[in-house]
Amino acid sequence: MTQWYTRAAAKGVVISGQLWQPNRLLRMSTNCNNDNNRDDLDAIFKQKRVLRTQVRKTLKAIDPSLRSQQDNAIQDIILGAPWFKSSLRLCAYISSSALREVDTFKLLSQILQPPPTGGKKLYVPRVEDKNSNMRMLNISRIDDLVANSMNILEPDPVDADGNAREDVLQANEPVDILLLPGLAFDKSGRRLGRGGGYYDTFLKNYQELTETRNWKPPLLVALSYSQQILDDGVIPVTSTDVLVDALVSPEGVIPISSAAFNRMDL
Ligand SMILES: Nc1nc2c(c(=O)[nH]1)N(C=O)[C@@H](CNc1ccc(C(=O)N[C@@H](CCC(=O)O)C(=O)O)cc1)CN2
Ligand SMILES: Nc1ncnc2c1ncn2[C@@H]1O[C@H](COP(=O)(O)OP(=O)(O)OP(=O)(O)O)[C@@H](O)[C@H]1O
Repeated sequence: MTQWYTRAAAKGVVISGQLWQPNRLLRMSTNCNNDNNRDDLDAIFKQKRVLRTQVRKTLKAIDPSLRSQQDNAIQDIILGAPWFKSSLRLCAYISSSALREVDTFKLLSQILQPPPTGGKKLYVPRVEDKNSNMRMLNISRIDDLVANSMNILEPDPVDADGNAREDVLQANEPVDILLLPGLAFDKSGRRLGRGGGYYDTFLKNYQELTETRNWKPPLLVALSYSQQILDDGVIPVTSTDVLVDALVSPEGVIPISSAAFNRMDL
């Protein structure tokens, strides 16, 4: 299978002092390790690194009180949304303030409340190794989390009773929603991650599971400060980058896919 990727939006975009001309198409095989595409891929990964540095700078420059207002606005939008209220099982990230990620603690604490306020089943990331392997494990308390080597809170593989935590890839029921972190997004669903490939790899595996089981795919909802939403064409993508269904920013929900329009009641 072959896919086509535009290198830039309608207007030329200057990244790293180089003009990415509009309407130039980059032909890529879905096999990213194909020798013929190595140079193209290296160029894309370089552009991603440059963009990550720029976005990290932008995030650092946001006034902490304005960031905290955005954190509250984003979480309140989600907490009040029918698609969130009706969800039974979710995957969510444990936000890191050092990484200036949109806060998720208000969401997590509500999800973990007993019913009717909460009562949802929650799975959170645990990095297993440096080869892009991340599992989503079930937790029932915030206290189930411990800081890893990157100073991000994550669950131990076993709970306090010594029982293995349920891995969402082994679960018998599908998750309804995945709340995703990221460095930058656009209104076409492109997402720039932190470069580990953890989410893209996990999302690919979860997509395969939903297809095998004939489950409805979960809504992929990314949480984004206003400053992280970039113009279309600025975020470089490869064939392994998974598009999100919707963004939630302080301005509201931005539905992108038809699944988002159908399921988010907008
Ligand atoms: N809260 C949260 N949990 C997550 C992720 C995430 O992005 N956010 N991940 C998503 O993959 C996985 C962990 N991957 C990570 C990848 C990089 C960094 C990090 O600290 N990056 C630094 C730069 C480090 C460097 O360049 O050497 C940074 O982005 O500033 C953290 C987590 C799983 N858990
Ligand atoms: N489905 C996949 N299977 C194997 N490797 C993958 C997959 N998806 C991405 N990768 C690899 O992970 C590495 C990082 O990819 P990329 O820079 O796109 O990560 P990212 O999208 O920023 O990170 P993340 O997905 O963790 O948010 C690349 O080497 C990429 O080839």
